[in-house]
Amino acid sequence: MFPDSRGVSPSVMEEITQNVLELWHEHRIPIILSSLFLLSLLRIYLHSAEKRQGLVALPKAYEKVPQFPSDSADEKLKTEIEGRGPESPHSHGSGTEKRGSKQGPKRIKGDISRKARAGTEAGNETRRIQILLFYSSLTGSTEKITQTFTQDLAAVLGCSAENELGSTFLAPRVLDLAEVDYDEYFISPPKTDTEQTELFYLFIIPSYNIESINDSFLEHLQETHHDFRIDTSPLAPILGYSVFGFGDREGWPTEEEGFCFQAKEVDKWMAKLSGRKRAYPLGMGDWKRDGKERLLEWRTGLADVLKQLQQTGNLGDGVPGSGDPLESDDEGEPEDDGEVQWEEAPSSKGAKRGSDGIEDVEDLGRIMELSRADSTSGRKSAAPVAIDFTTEGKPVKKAVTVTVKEMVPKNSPTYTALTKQGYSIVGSHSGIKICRWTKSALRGRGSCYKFSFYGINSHQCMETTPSLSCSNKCVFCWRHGTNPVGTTWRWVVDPPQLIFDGVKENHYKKIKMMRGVPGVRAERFAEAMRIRHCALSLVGEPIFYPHINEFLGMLHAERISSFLVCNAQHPDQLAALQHVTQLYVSIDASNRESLRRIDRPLHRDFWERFQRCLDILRERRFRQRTVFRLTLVKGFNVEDEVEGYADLVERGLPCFVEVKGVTYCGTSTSSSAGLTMANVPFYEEVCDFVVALEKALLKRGLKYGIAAEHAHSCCILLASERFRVDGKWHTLIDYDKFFQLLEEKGPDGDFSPEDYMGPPTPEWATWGNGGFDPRDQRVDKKGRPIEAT
Ligand SMILES: Cc1cc2nc3c(=O)[nH]c(=O)nc-3n(C[C@H](O)[C@H](O)[C@H](O)COP(=O)(O)O)c2cc1C
Ligand code: SF4
Repeated sequence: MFPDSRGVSPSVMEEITQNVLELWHEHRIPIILSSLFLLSLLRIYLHSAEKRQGLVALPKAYEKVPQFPSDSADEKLKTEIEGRGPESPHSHGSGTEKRGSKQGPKRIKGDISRKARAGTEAGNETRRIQILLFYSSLTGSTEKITQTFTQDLAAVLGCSAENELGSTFLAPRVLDLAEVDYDEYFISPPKTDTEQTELFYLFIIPSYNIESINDSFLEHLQETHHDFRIDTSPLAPILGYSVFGFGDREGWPTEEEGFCFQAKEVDKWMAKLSGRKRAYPLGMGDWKRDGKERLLEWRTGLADVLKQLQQTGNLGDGVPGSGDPLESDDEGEPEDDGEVQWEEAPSSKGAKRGSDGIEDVEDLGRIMELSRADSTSGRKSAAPVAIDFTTEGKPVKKAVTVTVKEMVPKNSPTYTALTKQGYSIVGSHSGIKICRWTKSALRGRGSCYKFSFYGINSHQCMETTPSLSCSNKCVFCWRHGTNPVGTTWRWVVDPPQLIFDGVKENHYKKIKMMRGVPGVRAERFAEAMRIRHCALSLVGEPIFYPHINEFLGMLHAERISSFLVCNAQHPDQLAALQHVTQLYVSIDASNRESLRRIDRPLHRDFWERFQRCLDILRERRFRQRTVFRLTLVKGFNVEDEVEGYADLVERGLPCFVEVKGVTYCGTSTSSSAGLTMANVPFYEEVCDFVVALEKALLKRGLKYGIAAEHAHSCCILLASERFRVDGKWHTLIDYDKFFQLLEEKGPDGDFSPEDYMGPPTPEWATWGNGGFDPRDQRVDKKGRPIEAT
């Protein structure tokens, strides 16, 4: 054998090859597996690096799911977007973020480069809102006003035409409805220059009862909505819309007579086409009188909504797509319909006048501190005492200690039931709800009887109670049998400031939720953002709350009037009450037996308490504006009771007697008490009762007369002749004067109801004239206009 050219003999070579082959056969599986593993690692690394890049490319300020009418429209849009892609860096990628990821990786890369140029980290700045302002004008005034309005709005929003890339709001575009192609804007929203630009529609529309451009525009909106080939809400992708109307009250004094009727129509059809995206209520102005003022008010409210949109990407509560549009008076029957009986504390059971072991009222502060500490820690604590606020005579210490709990804890069935009924619970024992009259007034459909009798605007009225607990279980109570009851306050006591701030906050929140509700008027909405009256009458017993006077002081300091209703079961608290604007006592029956049957009081000495309250009212009649409130329930407290009620009036000598037919609320509480619709008196029956009562009072030499009525809510007002001046009733209140007196003389000051008596009761509200606010339109249950009586 000869060695090869490298000096290795063939036999050695053969041996090496043999060894390598043997090695391979022996270890090939681990080698293959290791290689595969390494390759996998490499692939995972490369893949993850690629994904990170993708995430950088898609930062989103907020998600918006587009709603496109149909697949074909979707396809069309997609084609349009892609078609624009290569032409310009701005249009390239337009719509990729909201209009689907189907566009492919190339489009995403285009997006990155543009964002990088904009120099943003979060990508927020690239989101833009384009306002399109449509108007019509026959004689030119709207056109002129629209130009100024647009400049002002742009200034308020900080729109900047020069620096469009940096601003959220692009300069508004003004479009004359006589010139635009409706198909371009009102079949689906037009495509925008960039994908982040979204549209907001505004309309300023004068009304014309002659043929005008408005008619063809409205026809187009209507046809689009009814076109079976198009989705019923093809404008749903816009961010929102709002309408303002100009009209002339000289020729068309009321809405029923045609004031701003075409703006109302545009508002209605836009609500349908946009899927109820009314961002701000319909504004209306009389071009000869208050047009500019109303427009400014509308612009201010609108700017707030737009700024919210800028910050949050949604329109706020109550508007579809962003919040819960539930109306708060949705009074469905609660699932838990049993009366929540709060465990009676040992101290309250059988608490007698002068019995041992009840803490002095002065110790309230200490209890409050303890309870506050307790509520913040969320623990139950052993409290020193229970206080009987309702027992007459001197309170005395009681040896038994009890546990201080929250009256309505968040996890309780009571809390669930009340919130389901539309209440907001503030702290642990206060409640707030928007009453149906507040909503009605916001929609121009009438205020409650307190507007007719006392000049209270329902849309500026807050209804609340600082105590959800009561010491009665009245058969007609609308609290659905879910509220706590008891004769003593033995719960955590929330500080008045917490309650005051909480109820206001929740009231405004509920008002704001009405923004998108059809029919809400911009003018009333703007007014409603200033609470002027507080009805302390919701449910429960307000004077049960140990700090009621401090709470009243807070209301008055903000010039909010106070109408306080109490159940005539707490004479001590009534005696300690400081000035309120109007003080009510519920007079639910004229004799002991009837009162027991209807109010189902918890106090054994309920009749004595009741009578003592009447005596206090009599003493106070020249210091407080006192009112008896009678709620008539047929079969319970009407028949043969006129004389008895006249006796009570003689005892209490209230300034006013309000007589109201019961409102049937159909709760389990009322039905278990045998209450049906048959117990609700007809208005004529209430009238007959009041006429008989007036006669009975005159028979006793008591100078009262029927002053006013509000047939709509089955309510009639008897007033003392003290409030008749020169043959005219003066049931209205001069609120400014009330606050002035209060500020001058203090909460215990010496001033009388006559000192803040208002101007004469309006003619339409006086007895025989029905009492419906002539500014508003009365509607039936389906919202159809009906003639005011
Ligand atoms: C012929 C005519 C008909 C009108 N019809 C109504 C109407 O039905 N309801 C209304 O509130 N205002 C009506 N107006 C008042 C206008 O809406 C109001 O003057 C408006 O400001 C006009 O705007 P313009 O100058 O932009 O056209 C009418 C005015 C005219 C001249
Ligand atoms: S007074 Fe009562 S009914 Fe009238 S608006 Fe106020 S809360 Fe509603």
